[in-house]
Amino acid sequence: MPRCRAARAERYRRRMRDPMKVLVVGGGPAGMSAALHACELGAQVTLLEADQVGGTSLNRGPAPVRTLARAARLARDWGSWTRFGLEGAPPVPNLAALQGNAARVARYAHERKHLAEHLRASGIDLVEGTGVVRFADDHAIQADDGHVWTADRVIIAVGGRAAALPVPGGELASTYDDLLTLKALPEHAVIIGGADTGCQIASILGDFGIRVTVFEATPALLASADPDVSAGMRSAFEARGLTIHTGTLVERLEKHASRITVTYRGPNGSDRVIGDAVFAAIGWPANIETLGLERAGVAAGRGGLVVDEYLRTNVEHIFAAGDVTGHYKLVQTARSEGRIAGRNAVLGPVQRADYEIIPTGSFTDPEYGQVGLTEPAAALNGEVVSAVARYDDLVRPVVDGRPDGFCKLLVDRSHRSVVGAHVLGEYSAEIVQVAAAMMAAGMTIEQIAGLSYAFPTVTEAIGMAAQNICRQLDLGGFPQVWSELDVSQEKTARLP
Ligand SMILES: Cc1cc2nc3c(=O)[nH]c(=O)nc-3n(C[C@H](O)[C@H](O)[C@H](O)COP(=O)(O)OP(=O)(O)OC[C@H]3O[C@@H](n4cnc5c(N)ncnc54)[C@H](O)[C@@H]3O)c2cc1C
Ligand SMILES: NC(=O)c1ccc[n+]([C@@H]2O[C@H](COP(=O)([O-])OP(=O)(O)OC[C@H]3O[C@@H](n4cnc5c(N)ncnc54)[C@H](O)[C@@H]3O)[C@@H](O)[C@H]2O)c1
Repeated sequence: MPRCRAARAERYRRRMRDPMKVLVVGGGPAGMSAALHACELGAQVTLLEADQVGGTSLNRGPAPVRTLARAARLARDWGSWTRFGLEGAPPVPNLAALQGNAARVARYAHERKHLAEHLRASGIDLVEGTGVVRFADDHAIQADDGHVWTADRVIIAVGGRAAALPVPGGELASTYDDLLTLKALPEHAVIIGGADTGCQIASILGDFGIRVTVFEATPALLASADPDVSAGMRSAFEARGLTIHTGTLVERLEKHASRITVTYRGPNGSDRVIGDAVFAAIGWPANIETLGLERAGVAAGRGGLVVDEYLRTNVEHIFAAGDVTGHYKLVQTARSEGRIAGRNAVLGPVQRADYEIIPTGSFTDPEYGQVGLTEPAAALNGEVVSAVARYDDLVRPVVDGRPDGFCKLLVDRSHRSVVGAHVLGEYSAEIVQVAAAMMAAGMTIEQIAGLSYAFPTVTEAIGMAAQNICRQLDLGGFPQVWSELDVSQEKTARLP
């Protein structure tokens, strides 16, 4: 056996004889992934979860909220029935049934996938319902009932929570979580914060026919998205009758009988609106205040726990993964950080966290998705060529009755590789996932342009945008599409 393989085998045997003890705190996607990987590498792993494994992702956030969003879309689709030659009364939302279905999906991972049993069968000592645990010292974690667990390595994966609204009356605001327990649908909902969560709540309530007003502090909705997606989302929301105030800060909330008065200051000064429910979606701070970090000497910054590229905190045997690091607050990054932290905790610093290709997608109406850089960010790195394929140039979105949307590709001129893809419209997350695979494979734009795309699909938009870029780069052989030929006077002004 070659010498390094023999040494590896010996290290493995040693780990098996005297396994390293690893404590993982938090059982969301980051903690579960960290625990499974550390266990796979031979560590003796204990996973402590305050409540129930699954975390925000399965129990409260994406899974149940997207289920509500799906119901909202079904209600929305009624609006296009007549175009398809269908007749019937509009669907009436039954709030209790909607919430019951969202709860069913939240339970699915537990009842059908047997999440806890799976972790235990993998060899993990899973302790659920610990309540909020904290450091006793840098090798020990304790619960309120006095129980103490010790370990050689600790991985913190406690996630985050919806930020409280820091204005007078802020406690009157609900959060995304309250959608699942509302007693009645409001007539007028006010949403504070116009990023991913705020737009998701606004979109669901808007699709149920509720009057919606959104306040966002920065000049744009979805401020971190590509500017074309931000602008397109605003136009689409406004076209559906939602009222959007950007560059506007909410200053106070006051309760008057069953309604809430919202005082805000925007570009035109101060004003007020009255809502029946107010939802705050103004950020997602890490759950670190109650961790007793000072007893372990672990440093935190504004965004969460401070970690190096190996996901180590300033205390070498304490790692962190997922939302608690404040890097990207997404399930996919939580999972990959968990895997890397689990690996590095057991093997030492062998793998760096890598954030180069992270596809993300929303479930708003319209959906949006992104991978790689936005156009302004890409332009800082070199010369970029961009092209937009409009959904109404494709057959599938027209067949589906959802022809508003676009796919924008950004390509580095010198390497001819994709540096970003941005989609607004149906199936956007699925499309950016394909673009992400192309980026990971290092495909050139002419290879992407020359691929066969199943017909009729929305993913054909990638090929269409790629062909446009090839024409701009004089790579030849790709004819123009009808909207580029400009034979029609009819323009859809909303799209870039
Ligand atoms: C409404 C909404 C929609 C979202 N939609 C998407 C989406 O579509 N796609 C996407 O990628 N991401 C989405 N996210 C983000 C995603 O949910 C998070 O990024 C992801 O859950 C982070 O995983 P995590 O393991 O770091 O934390 P979490 O999933 O929050 O898990 C942390 C766990 O730690 C436990 N815990 C906390 N403190 C302690 C303690 N002191 N002791 C013991 N246990 C503790 C908690 O009970 C929890 O189970 C959404 C979030 C929200 C709110
Ligand atoms: N992929 C998805 O579908 C999805 C969905 C929900 C959340 N998430 C993730 O969860 C994390 C949290 O998202 P989020 O949207 O809850 O928070 P966020 O921090 O991303 O955005 C908060 C928004 O609220 C605005 N804001 C803050 N204070 C305000 C005030 N007083 N008045 C008006 N506006 C104010 C901010 O300018 C910002 O745009 C994000 O990282 C996001 O990626 C993802």
